[in-house]
Amino acid sequence: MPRSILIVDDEEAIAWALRRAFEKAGYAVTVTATAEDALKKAAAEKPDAVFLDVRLPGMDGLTALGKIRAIAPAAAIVVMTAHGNLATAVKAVEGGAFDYLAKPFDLQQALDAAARATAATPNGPTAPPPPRVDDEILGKSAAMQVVFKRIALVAPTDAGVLITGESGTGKELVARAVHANSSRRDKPFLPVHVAALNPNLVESELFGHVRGSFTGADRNRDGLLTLATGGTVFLDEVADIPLPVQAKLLRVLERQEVMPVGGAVSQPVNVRIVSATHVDLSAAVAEGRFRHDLFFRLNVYPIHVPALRDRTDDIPLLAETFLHRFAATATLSSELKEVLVKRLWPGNVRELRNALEHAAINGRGGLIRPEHLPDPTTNVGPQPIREQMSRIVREWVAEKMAAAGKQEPNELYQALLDEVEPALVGEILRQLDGNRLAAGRWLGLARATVRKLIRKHGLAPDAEGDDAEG
Ligand SMILES: Nc1ncnc2c1ncn2[C@@H]1O[C@H](COP(=O)(O)OP(=O)(O)OP(=O)(O)O)[C@@H](O)[C@H]1O
Repeated sequence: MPRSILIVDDEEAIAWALRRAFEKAGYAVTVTATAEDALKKAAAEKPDAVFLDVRLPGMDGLTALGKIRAIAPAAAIVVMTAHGNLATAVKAVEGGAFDYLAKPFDLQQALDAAARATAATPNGPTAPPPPRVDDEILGKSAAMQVVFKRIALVAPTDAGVLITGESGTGKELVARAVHANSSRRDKPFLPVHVAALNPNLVESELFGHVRGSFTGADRNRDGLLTLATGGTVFLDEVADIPLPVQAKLLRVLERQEVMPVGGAVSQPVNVRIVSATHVDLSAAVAEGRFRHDLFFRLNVYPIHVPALRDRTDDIPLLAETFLHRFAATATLSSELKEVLVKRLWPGNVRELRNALEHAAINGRGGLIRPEHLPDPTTNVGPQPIREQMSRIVREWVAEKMAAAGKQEPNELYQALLDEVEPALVGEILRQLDGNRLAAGRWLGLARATVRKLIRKHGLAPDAEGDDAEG
C-alpha cells in the first residue's frame, strides 16, 4: 500500500501540480482547499504527510497545524507559503511543522520533502500503511466479549464513556467503535491527543477564541468542540487536561454550550465526549489533580480494555491477522504461536502488531519462525526493569507513609509481598502452563507453599487440590 499525502491548498494550479507529481511518485493523494475540511480528512484518513498552505479561506494553515497534529499525531506536516517571513517560519516550527517550503518551490523540492516526511512517520517509507481507521476490533476471548458488549450497550446513548487500559490495548479503536455504532456516525469523530497540544493553547484549541483575546489571535476561531458538532470528540490522555480547562470542559458538558477564550457570548455545541486514560483517574481525583465532578461526568459508563496478557487466547488470531496485513503469503509456525502466547507484551496489541511487522519483513513472505521476531521488550519505557521496580517500590513506600498520616504504617514488608506475590507466582505458573511442581522449583518454594499462595491470591480457582503437573 502506498504512503498517503493530504494536500491542503486553495490554489488549484499548485494543488493540481503537486497531486500529479506525488501520484506519479507512487503516493496516494487527497486534495482539499480548506483547513476545516482538512481536519475532517486528517481524522478520517490519517495521512502519513500533510502539505499545508498557510493562506487559506477560513481557518489559516498555521491554526490548522496544531489541530491536525492533535488529530493525526503521526502525520508529518509540511507548511507551504508564498508570504513566508521569519515569524511564519517560527510559528510553523513552534507549531510542530516537519518542514517548511517557501513558494515558489520546484516539484523536486516538494518530492524531496515528501520522501523525508513520509520516511519520518513511525512506519518508515517502505512499511505497509497503518491499519484503516474503521479497523475491526479483533478478539474472541471472554475478556474482549465483555468489551464488545459494553460498546454495543453504550453506543446508542449519549453517555460519556471513559475507556481505561494500558497503552496499546486498543482504546482508540474502542472509541471509534462507540462513535461508529452511534447515531452520530455520519458526523465527525475528532480525536484530540491532549498531551500533544501546546499546554498554553489547550483551552483555545478545545473551545476556540475570539479575535484579540491573546497575542496572535487575529481573528475568531472555532475550537475542536465546535468543529465536531453533531459528532464525537475523543479526548485521549484525558488526565493531562489542565485544571482550569477541566472546569471549562465541565461547563460545556453540563450546558452543551461553549465559551470561546476571550468571548462574552457562548455558542451551542452538540458533542459526545469519549475519553481515555492509561493512568488511574480516580487516584488523580483523590490527589486533587482531576476534578471529581468532571470525572463523574466523563465516567458515566466506563469500559476497561484488558491488557493483552489477560487475553492471551486472542494472540494467535491477532498475530495471524496482522501478519496477513503485512505479508499476504506468510504463515505462522506453530512454534512461533507458542512463543507469542508466552511473551509478556508490555506494549500490548501495538507491540504485537509491530513485532509481526518486523517478523513479516524478516520472513520474506514464507513461514515465520521465532527467530524472525524482534528481541522481546526488556524494558518498558526508557529505564531498565530493575530501576523501574526500585522506583515503583520507593513510590509505593512514600504513598503508604503519606496515606498513614500521623499514624505509623505497619507491616509494610508483608503488604509489599502481598502486592507482588500474585504477579510473581501467577506469571511463573502461566509460563509453566500451570505446572506447580516446576513453579516450586523456579521459586525455590515447597509445592505446598506454592499451593497456599495460589489459594491465598485466587490465582487458579479451578485447580483446587489438583496439581496440574502437565
Ligand atoms: N483488538 C484489536 N484488534 C485489532 N487491532 C487492534 C486491537 N487492539 C489494538 N489494535 C491495534 O493496536 C494499535 C494500538 O491501538 P490503539 O491506538 O487503539 O491503542 P491505545 O490503547 O489507544 O493506545 P495509547 O494509550 O498508546 O494511545 C493500533 O494499531 C490498533 O489498530
